[in-house]
Amino acid sequence: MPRFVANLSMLFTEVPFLERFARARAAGFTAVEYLFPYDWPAEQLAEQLREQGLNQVLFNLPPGDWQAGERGIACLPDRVEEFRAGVDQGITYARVLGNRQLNCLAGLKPADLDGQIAWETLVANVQYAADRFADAGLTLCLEAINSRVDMPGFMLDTTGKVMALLEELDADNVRLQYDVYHMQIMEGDVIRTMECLLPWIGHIQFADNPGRHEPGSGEINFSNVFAALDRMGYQGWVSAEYRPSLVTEDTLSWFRSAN
Ligand SMILES: O=C(O)C(=O)[C@H](O)CO
Ligand SMILES: [Mg+2]
Repeated sequence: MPRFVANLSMLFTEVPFLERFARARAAGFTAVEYLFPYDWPAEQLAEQLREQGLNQVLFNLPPGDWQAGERGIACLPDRVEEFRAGVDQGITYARVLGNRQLNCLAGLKPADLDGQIAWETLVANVQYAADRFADAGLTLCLEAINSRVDMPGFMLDTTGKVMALLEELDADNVRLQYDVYHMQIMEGDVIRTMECLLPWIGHIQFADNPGRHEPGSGEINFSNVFAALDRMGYQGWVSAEYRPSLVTEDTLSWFRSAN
């Protein structure tokens, strides 16, 4: 079975953030990820990881003003300086937390921004981050996120767009972050897509659809998806990034049956 990760921004939200590490460990996870580490000193998070014997797998580069609705700034030409500062901040945190991969959110394209300018800005920013990450021994992930339900206007909303971006780069440390939930909405055909794109996939996340809840709550056959990942030889992490419809521990039957 795949190596599973608990996403602490979505799972175990019954308790305050710093208590979620222990809850994840008690439930049997050996690895965690979450949206952003920047509200806490890196050392404080590293201490949680150490105490609980957990691996940090991934977090996102700073996204701009998340509370105000921003979902990344990589496509915004007037925010390049801020993007570059965020790359530094991400590298600094990763050095302390030990993760080898960070996700870069492409951002929402403002209606009045020319599409070509947004694309060129995105490519240049990703190239910059990839170069900095290469020096630090890190991999940059680019997630395709659905623009139909959760993030209208998100720049990278299909695997095809992420692959087109990868083709424009001169870098071998950039990978696709494949989120089964988002791609079920945008594309379907998830097993075959992951099989075709396997060499470019750096990280996988999942939730059932509709609703973005736990496996078994919707239309996706997760035992088949997980078995297919094993069959195709996927070596990376697979993260539970869903909103539990019950207390988190009561939504983990998919995890228990895989262990
Ligand atoms: O929303 C998702 O699926 C993510 O993985 C991002 O980290 C945050 O939007
Ligand atoms: Mg995701």
